[in-house]
Amino acid sequence: MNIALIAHDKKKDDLIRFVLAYQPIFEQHSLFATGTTGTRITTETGLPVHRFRSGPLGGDQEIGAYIANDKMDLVLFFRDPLTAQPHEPDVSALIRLCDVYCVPLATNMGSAEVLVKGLERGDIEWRSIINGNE
Ligand SMILES: O=C(CO)COP(=O)(O)O
Repeated sequence: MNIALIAHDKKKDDLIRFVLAYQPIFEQHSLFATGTTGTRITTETGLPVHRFRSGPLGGDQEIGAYIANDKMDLVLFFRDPLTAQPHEPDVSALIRLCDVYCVPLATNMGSAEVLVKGLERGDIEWRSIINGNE
């Protein structure tokens, strides 16, 4: 499965801890991330990550393009709801595309935990039928 990992600045520490906690699961999948998030994941967990541009510089939109082309199977986006983002329209567009294409999306650690456990159990295997991936 192709998994997008994204975190706003104040949530990046949480995302790193989350990826470390579930590293054995993430190791079995292809990881994608916005620029700064991806750099931190690679540096602090050693996992390979395909990095897009930084979120404010178009990274959210690049991930949105993957979603629109059925190339993203799961999105874990640790949003910061208490800080205004200069690229808020991009954030909204990414979330909207997840809804358009029925891509499982978590916007906080609580829901991310449920999705990752579902991923491990095979609950998201139906995505393989859509995109032909294994
Ligand atoms: O801003 C972001 C998502 O909207 C995240 O971008 P970075 O990973 O480059 O900080």
